[in-house]
Amino acid sequence: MQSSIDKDPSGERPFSGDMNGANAMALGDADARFERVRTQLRARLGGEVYSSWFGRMKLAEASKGIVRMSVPTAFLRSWINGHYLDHIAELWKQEDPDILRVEIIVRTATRHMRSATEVAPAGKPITRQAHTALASGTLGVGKILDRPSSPRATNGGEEARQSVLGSPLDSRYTFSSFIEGPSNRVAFAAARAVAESQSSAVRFNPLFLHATVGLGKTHLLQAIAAESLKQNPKSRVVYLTAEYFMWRFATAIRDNNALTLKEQLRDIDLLIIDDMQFLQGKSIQHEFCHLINMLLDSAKQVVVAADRPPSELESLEPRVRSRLNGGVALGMSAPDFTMRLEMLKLRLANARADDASLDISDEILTHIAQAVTGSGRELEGAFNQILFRHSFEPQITVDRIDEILGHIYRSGEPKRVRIEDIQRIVARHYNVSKTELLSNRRTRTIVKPRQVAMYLSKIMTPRSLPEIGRRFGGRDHTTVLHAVRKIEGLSGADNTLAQELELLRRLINDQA
Ligand SMILES: Nc1ncnc2c1ncn2[C@@H]1O[C@H](COP(=O)(O)OP(=O)(O)OP(=O)(O)O)[C@@H](O)[C@H]1O
Repeated sequence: MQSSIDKDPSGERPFSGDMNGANAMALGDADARFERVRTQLRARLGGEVYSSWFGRMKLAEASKGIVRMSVPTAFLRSWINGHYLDHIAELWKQEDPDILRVEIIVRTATRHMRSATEVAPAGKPITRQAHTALASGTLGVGKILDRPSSPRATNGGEEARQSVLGSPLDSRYTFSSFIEGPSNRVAFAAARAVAESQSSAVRFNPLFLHATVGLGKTHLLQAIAAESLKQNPKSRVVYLTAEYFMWRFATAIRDNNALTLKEQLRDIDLLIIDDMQFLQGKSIQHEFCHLINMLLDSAKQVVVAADRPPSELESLEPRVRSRLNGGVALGMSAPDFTMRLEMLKLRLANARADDASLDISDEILTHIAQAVTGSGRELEGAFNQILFRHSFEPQITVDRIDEILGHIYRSGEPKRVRIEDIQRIVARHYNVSKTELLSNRRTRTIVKPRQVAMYLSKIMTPRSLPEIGRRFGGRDHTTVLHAVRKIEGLSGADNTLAQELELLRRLINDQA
């Protein structure tokens, strides 16, 4: 069968970069694998679903552990990312365990994207053009897969090969899409330095970043992971939330697998832990302390983020705190007006990459940047609301903006509902433990509270689906989406559930 890449009308080169490099898949190989992946997808999903979503999918690139498939529209990309990326990643991983990342890209944008990244010298700030293209998500939502990079990991056999140590990265979170300014300049510089000098001298170790909510900690941590992998695709980078770390250990201990997990973690080059404030439990903290001691002793980089500096993390054991204090702790604060305006401009440029007709004036952006003075997340929320309104009110005025965003202005520091409070209150209401809520158990008594908690997290907090998934034991965003839809559907037909949800909302709001 002739390869779809040979027929690609976009004229993309089918394979990028070093076709002769050790990591490049041979042309015929990749082609045959892509065909097998497609055949299996069709078998799993049925011919009708397959042809609706995948009929026009083509293999665009397969090299350096990355597989990129292209589709003709942004909508198709986002639908596939939201619903099928896990399936596709799993099938590719079966074909080749060395694959690190599977991405869906939009065909027309690809050439621009690739040239933009290729011209950027390693380690230098990249062009504005690349900035926009990267942040617009033209790379698609990627799926980072565990890679058996060392003999130790593969010696563990099939199970070690298949395990996924880290949480998936959000491809929008890069250094180039991060707006730097007085409130985060030092943290940003340290993050870049760590990502770029990972293999050589380790200067900031551990690097500890702290800031209150929505100020870009996760963004920066994931940018470190992405940049390190870009600079050295062979390096073994693991990004985890503290809760996911706890869950992995708890599960491994339960399944008598703790040794294997420790062996796998020992092999990594860069460990990144987000939301450190949620690391709980004496034995887990003991394991964590042991792990970072070992990594630091072997000059491996550790990066940690939390909502406060190490000395204020009272739930942590003194020795963990002291180990975290032993490196560099850097805070970030709220963005100033110039940074806020730049963030909005970048978001508009990204949105315009999908819809070139989008036209929101500088006057409106300036007005939002003056009025919404909180975190990057609030700004993102405000921008998304304006974007949504703009689709049916193209001539939107500044007065109208005030009406739409009034609740954000009025609330000043908006009442903040935390996912942890939702989990706690829902767990208590249904008489299950929080650990059970985050576990993999699938009994009805646990699944319902878990889905309710995910649903409430989506409607009561500004968190994205991947963020919610991370806080629910490292689940994928499609699982969260499924839970949200399920509870939405059920509550429409089941009055008791609707009342239960209303009660929980009130309880949670009272505690916020
Ligand atoms: N300096 C920045 N430049 C660009 N985007 C930013 C910046 N700061 C925050 N954002 C954006 O704001 C949103 C929230 O940021 P992020 O999730 O990284 O915050 P956080 O500090 O991890 O919050 P939390 O503690 O609540 O998890 C993201 O969409 C992020 O891209």
